[in-house]
Amino acid sequence: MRTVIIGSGSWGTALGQVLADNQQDVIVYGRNEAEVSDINENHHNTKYFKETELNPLLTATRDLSVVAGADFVLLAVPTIAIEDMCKKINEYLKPNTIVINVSKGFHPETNERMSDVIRRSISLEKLSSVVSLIGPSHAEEVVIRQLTTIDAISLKIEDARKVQTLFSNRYFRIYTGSDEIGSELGAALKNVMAIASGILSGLGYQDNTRAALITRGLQEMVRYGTFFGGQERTFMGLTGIGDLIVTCTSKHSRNFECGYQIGQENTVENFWANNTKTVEGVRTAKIVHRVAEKNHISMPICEEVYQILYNHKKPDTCADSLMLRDLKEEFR
Ligand SMILES: NC(=O)c1ccc[n+]([C@@H]2O[C@H](COP(=O)([O-])OP(=O)(O)OC[C@H]3O[C@@H](n4cnc5c(N)ncnc54)[C@H](O)[C@@H]3O)[C@@H](O)[C@H]2O)c1
Ligand SMILES: O=P(O)(O)OC[C@H](O)CO
Repeated sequence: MRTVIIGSGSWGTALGQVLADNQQDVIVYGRNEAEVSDINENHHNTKYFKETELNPLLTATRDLSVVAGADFVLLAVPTIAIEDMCKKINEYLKPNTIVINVSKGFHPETNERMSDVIRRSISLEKLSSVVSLIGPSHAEEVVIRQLTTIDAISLKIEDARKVQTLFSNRYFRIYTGSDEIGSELGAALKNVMAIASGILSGLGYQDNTRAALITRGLQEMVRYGTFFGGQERTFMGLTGIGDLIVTCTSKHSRNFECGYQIGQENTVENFWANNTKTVEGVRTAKIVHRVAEKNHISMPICEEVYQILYNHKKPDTCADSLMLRDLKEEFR
């Protein structure tokens, strides 16, 4: 069974190494010459992992036609690039390919979840199903083989099981599920909460505040996710509370880091001027604001993050906005 990973960034490389460790037939496609040659020639991906030695069985290419003949194609590019990438690979795919999504967020214009974007952009006969491989997992830790558990979620459960078998090993354990809506919404929304968590740390708030943020953030995720048909219990699992904890508390999280900078500087200006990293929660905050407003879903923490990012609200005024709002709203 052959797997092609699209994207030679941090997550594509780390997941490629999991498969190389499993002695699977795997290759990474990257558009970036430096990342591709670093993997092939030095067994490093220095830009993301500094000196970490990669499994020498992992190779990379800049030739997209490598997708031809793959049984599994894993898309490890940011959410904004998913539709375009699906359209590009479509001509090469063989019938019944399992496409694995690892991106956490929404289509920037249509607000669709990633599985819906992929199904819309790839020809029906070429797609067996979409499997979302998501959960609490920083690439920086997977690449050094820290024990990690994540979910393989698909509407076609036998495909989720195939992905589970492909990736599972002694340091990477995969659970399966079929609640695509709940899982993908949890994984997307936790990025906004991680920005909020970074902001509060940057402002100097400590553990009580983070516990409040994680707990109340989870309530918002459940409210939003169940409104769109996700199951409440999914949010108690790896793609909900699991991913929320790891992203709201980790120095590896780019969403947390983004928030931390904004909190410390008490302004969003420098972040907008200088950021070059993949910080999915920034776009997600905008989409959640748009969708929640339209559907009257109460999302107070997400709304503060949106106001800071897009309306230049001062971060140090947000605590009062949240803590002093009408208590009658708090029924649980
Ligand atoms: N890094 C992690 O720990 C991690 C863990 C779980 C999920 N994810 C998710 O994986 C997705 C990818 O993130 P990442 O962390 O690998 O990002 P990254 O910034 O480390 O790498 C992204 C890669 O995609 C490539 N890319 C960007 N735009 C592209 C385009 N338009 N066409 C082709 N290639 C393009 C870049 O060159 C780079 O190689 C995100 O949605 C992220 O939320 C990341
Ligand atoms: O670095 P972040 O904030 O994109 O988080 C990476 C993963 O989603 C953590 O599970």
